[in-house]
Amino acid sequence: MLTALGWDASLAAAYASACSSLRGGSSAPDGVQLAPARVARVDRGASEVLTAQGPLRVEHAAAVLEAGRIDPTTAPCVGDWAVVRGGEVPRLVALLTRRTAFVRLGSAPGTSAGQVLAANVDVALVVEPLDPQPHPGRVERLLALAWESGARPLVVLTKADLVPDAEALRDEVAAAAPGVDVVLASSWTGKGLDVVAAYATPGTTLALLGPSGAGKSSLLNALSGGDVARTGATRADGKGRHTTVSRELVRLPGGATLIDTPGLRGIGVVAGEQALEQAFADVAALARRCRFADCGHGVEPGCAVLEAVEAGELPERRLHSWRKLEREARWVARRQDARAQAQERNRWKAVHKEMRRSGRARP
Ligand SMILES: Nc1nc2c(ncn2[C@@H]2O[C@H](COP(=O)(O)OP(=O)(O)OP(=O)(O)O)[C@@H](O)[C@H]2O)c(=O)[nH]1
Ligand SMILES: [Zn+2]
Repeated sequence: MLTALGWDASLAAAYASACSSLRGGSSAPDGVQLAPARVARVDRGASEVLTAQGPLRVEHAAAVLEAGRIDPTTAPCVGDWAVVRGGEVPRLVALLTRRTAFVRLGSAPGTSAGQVLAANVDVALVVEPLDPQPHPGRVERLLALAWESGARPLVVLTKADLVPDAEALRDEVAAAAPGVDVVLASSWTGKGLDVVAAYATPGTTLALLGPSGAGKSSLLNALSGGDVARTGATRADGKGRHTTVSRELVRLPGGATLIDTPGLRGIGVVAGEQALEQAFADVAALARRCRFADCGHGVEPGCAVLEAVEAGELPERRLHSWRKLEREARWVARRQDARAQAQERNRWKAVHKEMRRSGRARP
């Protein structure tokens, strides 16, 4: 059961070391039962997790809550692997290090450090509808986010049954997705679902990204054979009642796991420079051939990027899209710098205050 959720030897090792440090502390003395679990859904201060024994509702331990208050990115999120402690009220006592993460940054300067929307995603399904028409710019943005998270992207063009020129549209989108498979799919006819299923190997975690109406729910249903187990866990308060919750992490029949969480659906995360290098690998390769290393691809002579646009090899739209995302990335980097500096200042303020305090206290 845990293996189907993606459990493997390296997670087992991380789990073992987390357990020994918990036992070293007071969180779980010998004899108290600890178990690994995967977070399927988070409610304020509690989670529904999947354990080897099945679903379980757990409260977040005080230390987990406190860490989340100081740094929201450490708060449990769907997809996390966790250590849970048994007992009358089962608790989530620690998280294992994330392999990948979709992080939403604080939306305004001075706000908190952000929030993790989904963790440990291996494959990001960028879902874009062919009807009314696909937007390459939107696909580019989501691809950048996927690369940023550490997951491998796959573009799924849905509603292929509705358009006569699906192949041509696919080529257009593929030009915006270097190094990424772009598959024509229909949840109605089943077209392309085999390609998606080939990515959904046992133990793999997939996630759905894409705008409202793109066909994400339909795709999820088609992949799961319309048989998504969304029944909830037995309540931890002992009432034994089955609550029906909409679980955001579901198991697919082939042995993969799929994350579909509202936060990811309408994602407004900004990608960093490195992710943009991947999402715009073709533009980056051209830019390396410009005559000047610091070419702004505007008015400089010998600009390989502009030459490619003029030759019709690079869509101008794609150059604009790249510029826009680059500007955003720089803006975020500056803001993070400012935030880091502010934190450093606060840290020193605290140190000085402490020095003054202990100075006064001295006889
Ligand atoms: N013809 C056709 N219609 C589809 C297909 N997939 C989805 N639809 C329709 O497109 C509409 C939106 O599909 P959903 O699966 O609800 O889209 P979603 O991405 O989950 O949308 P949100 O829940 O708003 O994020 C629905 O009316 C579906 O019936 C498809 O492959 N072919
Ligand atoms: Zn240039």
